[in-house]
Amino acid sequence: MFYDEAKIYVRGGDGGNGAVAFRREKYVPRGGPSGGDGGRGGSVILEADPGLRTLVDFHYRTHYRAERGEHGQGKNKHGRSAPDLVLRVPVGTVVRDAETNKILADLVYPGQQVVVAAGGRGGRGNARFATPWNQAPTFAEKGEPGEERWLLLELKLLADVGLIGLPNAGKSTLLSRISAARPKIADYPFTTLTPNLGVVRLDEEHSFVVADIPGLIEGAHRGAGLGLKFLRHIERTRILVHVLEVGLLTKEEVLRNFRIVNEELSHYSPKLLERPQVIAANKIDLPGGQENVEFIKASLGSSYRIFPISALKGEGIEPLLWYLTELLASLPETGPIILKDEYEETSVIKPPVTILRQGDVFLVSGPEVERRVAMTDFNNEAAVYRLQQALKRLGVEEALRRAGARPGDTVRIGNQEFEWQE
Ligand SMILES: Nc1nc2c(ncn2[C@@H]2O[C@H](COP(=O)(O)OP(=O)(O)OP(=O)(O)O)[C@@H](O)[C@H]2O)c(=O)[nH]1
Ligand SMILES: [Mg+2]
Repeated sequence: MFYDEAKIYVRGGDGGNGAVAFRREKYVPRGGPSGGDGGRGGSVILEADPGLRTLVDFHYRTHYRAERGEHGQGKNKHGRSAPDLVLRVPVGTVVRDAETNKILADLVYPGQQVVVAAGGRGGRGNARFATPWNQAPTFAEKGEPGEERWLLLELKLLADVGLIGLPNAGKSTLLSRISAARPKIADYPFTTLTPNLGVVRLDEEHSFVVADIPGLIEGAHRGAGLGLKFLRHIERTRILVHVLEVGLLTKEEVLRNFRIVNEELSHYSPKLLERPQVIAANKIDLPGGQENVEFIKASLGSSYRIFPISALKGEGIEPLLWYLTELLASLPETGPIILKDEYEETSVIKPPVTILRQGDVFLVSGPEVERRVAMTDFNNEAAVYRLQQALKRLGVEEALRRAGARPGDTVRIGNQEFEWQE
């Protein structure tokens, strides 16, 4: 099942208590204080895992607690700190505090982590409180409690281009025509119920990722049809392709349909309206198609690029794809749009610079890499392909450097970690 939301409770482990104890030795009747410190509680950490596709696991289990630290003991024995509890989430998961709704982290890099509930510090034992004035303190600190909070997890897929349009417009047909994806296609509305991703490969150098989502209808912002929630999966895309049916419809209907979809987009987020939007006028093979194309060119052509296509017959597709490639390359920023507002409450841990070996190919990822090269999402064919190209071009050392690594950094190759020395 595809689940793209979850609400979970996380709690860090409490710190262990410090101990109150005194040395007992044979000929020393009153030894000094010897209570050890308590251990630190485990933290709950979320980690982006490229092997995961949905948040389904968090529907079966909603409560996660890290273990507590051990208490300190006599003879200055410190309690053991508890291990962290690492929960894996899909790449593209936005983490919010459920109470404040603030974004704590947007986990877009494989291996990226965020501490969502820190474990409590261990309490100090009485040995730490001895002073010349009080050589036998009879008190110790209690461990601090672990942090706790409710989190909202929301998966927002990573793609370059998002397909929007009314149900039945031919979005899935287009995706299956331009990529290896095989979404369900049928002659009734709401065939697509969960998003599909496909990789478009134009040639060795050019590829991009397309997201196909369920159709929108008038009133979707009030919950009509499947509502607007699937728009979250095109929030990170840089370009929208509006699949607009032109066959077997009147001019007025075509124009009205175009407006309805944009109206719904604006209800979701006005930002989506600012994205470059390209019109794929679809089903030109059907009666009325060509005439309607001329009509929308006249009425919308000054604001939008319009490509007449037949997704079914495969007509007019190439020019659209090349245009999208050029448009993507011309945009100032590349790669996924990262969502953030407040990061200060939690600590986001950047992934270590990672090189993964797949056969003879090395893949590099890291926070500072040109973003396009940064996504080592193995399920994301396009990202893998880009990395392969970049590595061929740059060589491993240069790629490491671009990934933000410095000599002396810890580097991972496959499962092994080592220090990078020049
Ligand atoms: N004649 C013709 N039919 C098409 C064309 N493109 C799609 N269709 C048909 O239109 C119907 C709907 O296609 P889909 O690709 O499922 O449409 P969709 O936009 O993904 O629909 P939802 O998933 O319901 O939002 C199917 O019967 C397709 O065969 C086209 O270019 N010409
Ligand atoms: Mg569909």
